[in-house]
Amino acid sequence: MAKIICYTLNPAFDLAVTLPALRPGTVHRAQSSRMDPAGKGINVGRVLRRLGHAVRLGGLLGEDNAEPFGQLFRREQMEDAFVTVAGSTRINVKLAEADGRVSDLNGPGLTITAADWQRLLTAMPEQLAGMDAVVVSGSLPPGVDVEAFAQWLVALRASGLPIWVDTSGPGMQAVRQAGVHVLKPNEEELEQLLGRALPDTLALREAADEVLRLGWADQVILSLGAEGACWCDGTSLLQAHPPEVSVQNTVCAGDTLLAAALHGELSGWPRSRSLAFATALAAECVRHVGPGDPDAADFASLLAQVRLDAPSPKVSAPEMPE
Ligand SMILES: O=P(O)(O)OC[C@H]1O[C@](O)(CO)[C@@H](O)[C@@H]1O
Repeated sequence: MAKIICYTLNPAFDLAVTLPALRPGTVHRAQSSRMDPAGKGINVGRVLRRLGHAVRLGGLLGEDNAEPFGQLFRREQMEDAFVTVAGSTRINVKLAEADGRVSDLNGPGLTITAADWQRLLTAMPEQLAGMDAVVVSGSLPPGVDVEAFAQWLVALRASGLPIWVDTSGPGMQAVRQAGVHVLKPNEEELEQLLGRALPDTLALREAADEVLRLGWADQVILSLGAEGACWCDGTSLLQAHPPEVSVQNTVCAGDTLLAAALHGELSGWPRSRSLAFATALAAECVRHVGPGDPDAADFASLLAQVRLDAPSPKVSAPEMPE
């Protein structure tokens, strides 16, 4: 069992709505709706906890509607190390259609003051004490700029702990400045990081390799949705293809993938085993609302159906113009 701190700077309540089909500009009758405390680092923490690890949750949480988060943390036995800030945590709406498509409406989040940020920085050394790994997941809330986030990533790296990051938008600019150990983008986030379109699998693989070459990450785990995931560590590239499942809700798939891959690394597994395990758990996740469940009755069967490509040697990135 390892000890992991999972940071979420911009948590959210997820309002998951199911409906037959989304028709913009019309009134919909939802088939179901539910609201759960969520946010990327919290979802990652829930999966790690189910996999038997000790989880500490850090970040910035609105004090006005914090209680459902507290209930979740107590129920799932995760340590609450959030810094609370004035106001209410945002609500993100997830509209899931019958064909498996999900439309996300993610709010900006609470505006963080300089004093809030300072409290997070002050709490950090104590929060990192005794940990084996750090996860930083999710978007930056208003008030936390690229510079502040980059400096924070540098400070986290200085702890000597492995830093696993999943972020987007301005957070990606900070990754370029600070560099991280493991970066888990999806296709769109990798495009944001490199500032160009990546139209096919080869372009994505080359881009992942370029991220390593530029020193922005030591490893990249690229989530490719229905195509599975790639793990690129600078010497080889592994790709896993998921089993076919009935897709109900893809919202937590990336968080599940990251958590399961980290579990494999912390368990000392060969990377191919970790990637297959993570791909299977992400496939389990998309069958329902919420993070993947490693105790699902058919999980062993899902895992057996994951297909791994033979490792390909390092992809050579295109020559940069002079
Ligand atoms: O921080 P972001 O990028 O807005 O993402 C937050 C969303 O991501 C999720 O954690 C799923 O990955 C949701 O629970 C949450 O609404």
